[in-house]
Amino acid sequence: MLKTWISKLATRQMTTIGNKVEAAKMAAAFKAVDENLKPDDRIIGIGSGSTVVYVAERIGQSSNKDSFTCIATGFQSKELIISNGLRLGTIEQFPKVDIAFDGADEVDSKLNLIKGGGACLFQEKLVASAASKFVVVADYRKKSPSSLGVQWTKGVPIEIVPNSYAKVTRDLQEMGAKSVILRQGGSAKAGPVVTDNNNFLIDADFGAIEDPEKLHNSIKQLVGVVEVGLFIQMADKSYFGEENGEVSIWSK
Ligand SMILES: O=C(CO)[C@H](O)[C@H](O)COP(=O)(O)O
Repeated sequence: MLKTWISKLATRQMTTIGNKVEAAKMAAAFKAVDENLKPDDRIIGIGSGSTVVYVAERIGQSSNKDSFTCIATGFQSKELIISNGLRLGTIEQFPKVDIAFDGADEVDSKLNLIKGGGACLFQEKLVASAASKFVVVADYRKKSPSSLGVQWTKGVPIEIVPNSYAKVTRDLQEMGAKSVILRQGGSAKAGPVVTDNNNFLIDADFGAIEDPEKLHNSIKQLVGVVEVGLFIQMADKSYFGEENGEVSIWSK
Protein backbone atom coordinates (compact mmCIF):
# COMPACT_ATOMS: atom_id res chain seq x y z
CA MET A 1 0.00 0.00 0.00
CA LEU A 2 2.75 2.43 1.09
CA LYS A 3 4.82 1.30 -1.89
CA THR A 4 1.95 2.05 -4.28
CA TRP A 5 1.44 5.50 -2.73
CA ILE A 6 5.15 6.31 -2.96
CA SER A 7 5.26 5.15 -6.55
CA LYS A 8 2.19 7.26 -7.40
CA LEU A 9 3.83 10.26 -5.74
CA ALA A 10 7.06 9.67 -7.64
CA THR A 11 5.15 9.42 -10.91
CA ARG A 12 3.28 12.64 -10.14
CA GLN A 13 6.53 14.42 -9.24
CA MET A 14 8.21 13.19 -12.40
CA THR A 15 5.26 14.38 -14.45
CA THR A 16 5.42 17.77 -12.77
CA ILE A 17 9.15 18.04 -13.46
CA GLY A 18 8.57 16.88 -17.03
CA ASN A 19 5.80 19.41 -17.54
CA LYS A 20 7.93 22.16 -16.07
CA VAL A 21 10.75 21.42 -18.50
CA GLU A 22 8.36 21.17 -21.45
CA ALA A 23 6.69 24.45 -20.46
CA ALA A 24 10.13 26.07 -20.20
CA LYS A 25 11.13 24.85 -23.67
CA MET A 26 7.90 26.10 -25.17
CA ALA A 27 8.10 29.50 -23.48
CA ALA A 28 11.70 30.02 -24.67
CA ALA A 29 10.93 28.94 -28.22
CA PHE A 30 7.77 31.02 -28.61
CA LYS A 31 9.43 34.16 -27.22
CA ALA A 32 12.54 33.65 -29.35
CA VAL A 33 10.44 33.40 -32.52
CA ASP A 34 8.15 36.30 -31.57
CA GLU A 35 11.07 38.62 -30.80
CA ASN A 36 13.44 37.67 -33.60
CA LEU A 37 11.60 36.52 -36.69
CA LYS A 38 11.07 39.56 -38.91
CA PRO A 39 8.52 39.90 -41.76
CA ASP A 40 11.32 40.36 -44.30
CA ASP A 41 13.24 37.21 -43.26
CA ARG A 42 13.15 34.96 -46.32
CA ILE A 43 15.39 32.01 -45.40
CA ILE A 44 15.04 30.46 -41.93
CA GLY A 45 17.20 27.71 -40.44
CA ILE A 46 15.43 25.18 -38.24
CA GLY A 47 17.60 23.18 -35.83
CA SER A 48 17.07 19.80 -34.21
CA GLY A 49 16.00 18.46 -30.84
CA SER A 50 13.00 18.69 -28.56
CA THR A 51 13.00 22.48 -27.97
CA VAL A 52 13.05 23.37 -31.65
CA VAL A 53 9.79 21.46 -32.02
CA TYR A 54 8.14 24.53 -30.46
CA VAL A 55 10.08 26.90 -32.74
CA ALA A 56 8.69 25.11 -35.79
CA GLU A 57 5.21 25.11 -34.26
CA ARG A 58 5.36 28.87 -33.64
CA ILE A 59 6.76 29.65 -37.09
CA GLY A 60 4.05 27.40 -38.51
CA GLN A 61 1.46 29.75 -36.99
CA SER A 62 2.76 32.67 -39.11
CA SER A 63 0.26 34.26 -41.46
CA ASN A 64 2.93 34.89 -44.14
CA LYS A 65 4.18 31.30 -44.51
CA ASP A 66 4.36 31.63 -48.30
CA SER A 67 6.94 34.38 -48.06
CA PHE A 68 9.79 32.34 -46.58
CA THR A 69 11.64 29.04 -46.94
CA CYS A 70 13.00 26.86 -44.14
CA ILE A 71 16.31 25.01 -44.20
CA ALA A 72 16.61 21.78 -42.21
CA THR A 73 19.54 20.58 -40.12
CA GLY A 74 18.68 16.88 -40.36
CA PHE A 75 15.92 14.33 -40.77
CA GLN A 76 13.86 15.36 -37.71
CA SER A 77 14.15 19.01 -38.65
CA LYS A 78 12.93 18.27 -42.19
CA GLU A 79 9.90 16.47 -40.78
CA LEU A 80 9.19 19.41 -38.45
CA ILE A 81 9.24 21.85 -41.35
CA ILE A 82 6.92 19.71 -43.46
CA SER A 83 4.49 18.83 -40.66
CA ASN A 84 4.07 22.50 -39.74
CA GLY A 85 3.11 23.36 -43.31
CA LEU A 86 6.32 25.29 -43.98
CA ARG A 87 8.18 25.41 -47.30
CA LEU A 88 11.32 23.28 -47.30
CA GLY A 89 14.49 24.36 -49.08
CA THR A 90 18.08 23.17 -49.02
CA ILE A 91 21.31 24.83 -47.95
CA GLU A 92 22.62 24.19 -51.47
CA GLN A 93 19.81 26.34 -52.89
CA PHE A 94 20.06 28.97 -50.15
CA PRO A 95 23.60 29.27 -48.74
CA LYS A 96 22.69 32.61 -47.13
CA VAL A 97 20.29 32.19 -44.22
CA ASP A 98 18.60 35.21 -42.63
CA ILE A 99 18.03 33.66 -39.22
CA ALA A 100 18.56 30.23 -37.65
CA PHE A 101 16.99 28.82 -34.47
CA ASP A 102 18.43 25.83 -32.66
CA GLY A 103 18.65 24.13 -29.28
CA ALA A 104 21.79 23.45 -27.25
CA ASP A 105 23.08 20.96 -24.72
CA GLU A 106 24.95 23.60 -22.73
CA VAL A 107 25.46 27.37 -23.04
CA ASP A 108 28.13 29.44 -21.29
CA SER A 109 27.95 33.13 -20.46
CA LYS A 110 29.92 34.02 -23.63
CA LEU A 111 27.31 32.14 -25.66
CA ASN A 112 29.66 29.30 -26.53
CA LEU A 113 27.68 26.08 -26.91
CA ILE A 114 27.96 22.34 -26.67
CA LYS A 115 25.72 20.78 -29.31
CA GLY A 116 25.26 17.38 -30.88
CA GLY A 117 23.45 15.55 -28.09
CA GLY A 118 20.87 14.67 -30.74
CA ALA A 119 23.57 13.62 -33.24
CA CYS A 120 22.91 16.43 -35.75
CA LEU A 121 25.86 18.69 -35.17
CA PHE A 122 27.45 18.95 -38.62
CA GLN A 123 24.32 20.16 -40.41
CA GLU A 124 23.43 22.34 -37.43
CA LYS A 125 26.81 24.07 -37.64
CA LEU A 126 26.54 24.37 -41.42
CA VAL A 127 23.19 26.17 -41.18
CA ALA A 128 24.19 28.29 -38.16
CA SER A 129 27.40 29.38 -39.91
CA ALA A 130 25.37 30.46 -42.96
CA ALA A 131 23.00 32.54 -40.84
CA SER A 132 23.16 36.29 -40.32
CA LYS A 133 21.52 35.76 -36.92
CA PHE A 134 21.66 32.62 -34.77
CA VAL A 135 19.21 32.30 -31.87
CA VAL A 136 19.43 29.50 -29.30
CA VAL A 137 16.40 28.12 -27.45
CA ALA A 138 16.79 26.05 -24.31
CA ASP A 139 15.40 25.32 -20.87
CA TYR A 140 16.96 26.34 -17.56
CA ARG A 141 19.01 23.11 -17.27
CA LYS A 142 21.25 24.15 -20.16
CA LYS A 143 22.86 27.19 -18.53
CA SER A 144 26.45 26.59 -17.58
CA PRO A 145 27.28 27.94 -14.13
CA SER A 146 30.90 28.49 -15.24
CA SER A 147 32.64 26.53 -17.99
CA LEU A 148 31.21 24.28 -20.65
CA GLY A 149 31.41 20.62 -19.62
CA VAL A 150 30.09 21.27 -16.12
CA GLN A 151 26.39 20.93 -16.76
CA TRP A 152 26.64 18.67 -19.83
CA THR A 153 28.86 15.82 -18.65
CA LYS A 154 28.37 13.33 -21.48
CA GLY A 155 31.33 14.80 -23.34
CA VAL A 156 31.86 16.93 -26.43
CA PRO A 157 30.08 15.33 -29.41
CA ILE A 158 32.43 14.92 -32.38
CA GLU A 159 31.28 13.74 -35.82
CA ILE A 160 33.89 11.56 -37.51
CA VAL A 161 34.40 9.57 -40.70
CA PRO A 162 33.54 5.97 -39.66
CA ASN A 163 36.84 4.22 -40.37
CA SER A 164 38.76 6.87 -38.41
CA TYR A 165 37.14 6.06 -35.05
CA ALA A 166 40.02 4.06 -33.53
CA LYS A 167 42.64 6.61 -34.60
CA VAL A 168 40.58 9.62 -33.47
CA THR A 169 39.84 7.86 -30.16
CA ARG A 170 43.57 7.47 -29.58
CA ASP A 171 44.22 11.11 -30.56
CA LEU A 172 41.57 12.36 -28.11
CA GLN A 173 42.96 10.19 -25.31
CA GLU A 174 46.41 11.62 -25.98
CA MET A 175 44.91 15.10 -25.80
CA GLY A 176 43.76 14.34 -22.24
CA ALA A 177 40.12 13.29 -22.63
CA LYS A 178 38.91 11.51 -19.47
CA SER A 179 36.67 9.24 -21.51
CA VAL A 180 36.13 8.74 -25.22
CA ILE A 181 33.02 6.85 -26.23
CA LEU A 182 31.84 5.82 -29.68
CA ARG A 183 28.12 6.65 -29.37
CA GLN A 184 25.96 3.52 -29.58
CA GLY A 185 22.42 3.15 -30.84
CA GLY A 186 21.43 1.39 -27.62
CA SER A 187 18.40 -0.87 -27.70
CA ALA A 188 17.30 0.76 -30.98
CA LYS A 189 20.37 -0.37 -32.92
CA ALA A 190 23.15 -2.85 -32.38
CA GLY A 191 26.29 -0.85 -33.09
CA PRO A 192 27.18 2.82 -33.36
CA VAL A 193 24.84 5.72 -34.09
CA VAL A 194 25.06 6.71 -37.76
CA THR A 195 24.45 10.41 -38.39
CA ASP A 196 22.35 11.98 -41.16
CA ASN A 197 25.65 12.29 -43.06
CA ASN A 198 26.51 8.58 -42.62
CA ASN A 199 29.21 9.33 -40.08
CA PHE A 200 29.92 8.12 -36.53
CA LEU A 201 29.88 10.16 -33.35
CA ILE A 202 32.35 10.22 -30.51
CA ASP A 203 31.58 11.76 -27.10
CA ALA A 204 34.83 12.96 -25.52
CA ASP A 205 34.73 14.12 -21.91
CA PHE A 206 37.32 16.78 -21.11
CA GLY A 207 35.72 17.77 -17.80
CA ALA A 208 35.27 21.53 -17.30
CA ILE A 209 36.54 23.18 -20.47
CA GLU A 210 38.66 26.21 -19.61
CA ASP A 211 39.34 27.35 -23.17
CA PRO A 212 36.61 26.02 -25.50
CA GLU A 213 38.03 27.75 -28.58
CA LYS A 214 41.46 26.18 -28.10
CA LEU A 215 39.92 22.74 -27.53
CA HIS A 216 37.68 23.18 -30.58
CA ASN A 217 40.62 24.07 -32.82
CA SER A 218 42.75 21.18 -31.57
CA ILE A 219 40.00 18.61 -32.16
CA LYS A 220 39.04 20.09 -35.52
CA GLN A 221 42.50 19.54 -36.95
CA LEU A 222 42.54 15.79 -36.23
CA VAL A 223 42.33 13.77 -39.44
CA GLY A 224 38.98 11.96 -39.46
CA VAL A 225 37.05 14.69 -37.65
CA VAL A 226 34.21 16.15 -39.70
CA GLU A 227 32.91 18.63 -37.14
CA VAL A 228 33.11 19.39 -33.42
CA GLY A 229 30.07 20.03 -31.21
CA LEU A 230 31.61 23.17 -29.75
CA PHE A 231 29.98 26.26 -31.27
CA ILE A 232 32.33 29.11 -30.49
CA GLN A 233 30.90 32.62 -30.53
CA MET A 234 28.33 31.70 -33.15
CA ALA A 235 25.13 32.46 -31.23
CA ASP A 236 23.80 36.00 -31.06
CA LYS A 237 21.19 35.34 -28.37
CA SER A 238 20.05 32.52 -26.13
CA TYR A 239 16.52 32.23 -24.73
CA PHE A 240 16.11 30.11 -21.59
CA GLY A 241 12.73 29.00 -20.31
CA GLU A 242 12.97 29.20 -16.52
CA GLU A 243 11.43 27.00 -13.82
CA ASN A 244 9.11 29.82 -12.76
CA GLY A 245 7.64 30.15 -16.25
CA GLU A 246 9.64 33.24 -17.19
CA VAL A 247 12.16 33.49 -20.02
CA SER A 248 15.65 34.89 -19.54
CA ILE A 249 17.81 36.09 -22.42
CA TRP A 250 21.57 36.12 -22.83
CA SER A 251 22.88 38.31 -25.65
CA LYS A 252 26.28 39.02 -27.14
O1 LIG B 1 22.41 19.70 -30.71
C1 LIG B 1 21.33 19.17 -30.79
C2 LIG B 1 21.07 17.99 -31.62
O2 LIG B 1 22.24 17.44 -32.12
C3 LIG B 1 20.17 19.72 -30.02
O3 LIG B 1 19.92 21.00 -30.45
C4 LIG B 1 20.51 19.67 -28.58
O4 LIG B 1 20.78 18.32 -28.23
C5 LIG B 1 19.37 20.20 -27.70
O5 LIG B 1 18.27 19.37 -27.77
P1 LIG B 1 16.99 19.56 -26.85
O6 LIG B 1 16.30 20.79 -27.31
O7 LIG B 1 16.20 18.31 -27.08
O8 LIG B 1 17.48 19.66 -25.43
